[in-house]
Amino acid sequence: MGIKTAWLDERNLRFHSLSAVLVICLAWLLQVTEFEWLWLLLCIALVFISELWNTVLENVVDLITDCKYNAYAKKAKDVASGAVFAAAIFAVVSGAVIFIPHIYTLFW
Ligand SMILES: Nc1ncnc2c1ncn2[C@@H]1O[C@H](COP(=O)(O)OP(=O)(O)OP(=O)(O)O)[C@@H](O)[C@H]1O
Repeated sequence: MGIKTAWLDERNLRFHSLSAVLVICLAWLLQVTEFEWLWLLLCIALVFISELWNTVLENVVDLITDCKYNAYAKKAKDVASGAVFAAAIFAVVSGAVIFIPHIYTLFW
């Protein structure tokens, strides 16, 4: 299956999957609301899907260029990894907005 292939080949995908597991554990421990669960799951899906599309693009570019230097290949790969980065930043900010108030009420 494609997801298994990407999981085995892509270190970043494994890192994001581990982060997703940690986020789910933290959400469960802090007993976030139903709406917050949906938002967190949306963020996880967004990062995961953008990482899969990044992998698709990397492989297609390598196929076309035969791994030889090409300025368009560089641009395409850089923009695709920029999309993953943007999704990850969105997820981190969303996580902070959701988790910080829960952690605050836990200690104060
Ligand atoms: N054919 C190419 N021509 C020019 N530059 C390239 C080419 N292939 C890769 N690059 C440059 O090298 C960088 C790393 O490319 P690579 O294919 O190794 O991705 P990666 O490090 O596996 O990315 P990720 O960590 O997201 O999986 C790209 O972002 C791009 O700037």
